[in-house]
Amino acid sequence: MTTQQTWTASDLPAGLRGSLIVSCQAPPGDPMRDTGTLVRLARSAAAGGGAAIRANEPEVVAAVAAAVDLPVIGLWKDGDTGVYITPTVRHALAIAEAGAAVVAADATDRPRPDGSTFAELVTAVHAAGALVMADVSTLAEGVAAAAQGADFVSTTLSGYVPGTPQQTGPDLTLVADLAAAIDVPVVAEGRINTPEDAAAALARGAHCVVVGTAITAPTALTARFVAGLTQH
Ligand SMILES: CC(=O)N[C@H](C=O)[C@@H](O)[C@H](O)[C@H](O)COP(=O)(O)O
Repeated sequence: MTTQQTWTASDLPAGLRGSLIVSCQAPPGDPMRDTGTLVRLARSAAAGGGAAIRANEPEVVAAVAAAVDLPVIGLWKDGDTGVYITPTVRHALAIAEAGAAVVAADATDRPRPDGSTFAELVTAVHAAGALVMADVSTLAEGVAAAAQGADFVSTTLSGYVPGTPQQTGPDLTLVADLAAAIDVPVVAEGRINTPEDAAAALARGAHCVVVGTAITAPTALTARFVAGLTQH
């Protein structure tokens, strides 16, 4: 099913204010890692009131964009260490070409494998007609990403880069610090485990929230329950 888009890139940031973005991803080897399955997850997220879908890899981005009348925040994970979320300009342009309204990319201060700067990635994605979500791990990275033209700054990588706080819940301190420091919409993402976590993120200044595991990852959720039982 192909649907007609009811949003445009220019009105997207305002349209996402206060909303829930559902990340529909599955790690390598997971039974859910199947394009049709991920599209069904995205349709469920839409039916439940999600305002946008975050999705990984060109094939899935294209399939979700065709099936669901919500903007897609696309990324392309390549590897799982260092800079792996949309690491190069080539990855970013492929995700824009696949139909993402927003391209999410690593905006940490680590060197990118193609030697590009984050600013160059932003310029290329904007020229392709999409917006950019900067996935950061610190306040300084978020401030730099905003200055380099990011349309959203997300706390995605806090807790996943050495030296950043390791916690079981979201990094609400980073959310609040970013919201106070930049005019670009701040996205709370990473370990938002409950509706209360999501509401707390908005209260701390987040423009919108991304939830993945707590909604779309039955393997990880099952493992959490199993681990809980062993503590009995
Ligand atoms: C660190 C990293 O690679 N994060 C990825 C980014 O797309 C995804 O694996 C996360 O599921 C996503 O950020 C949502 O977070 P959570 O699943 O905790 O709600």
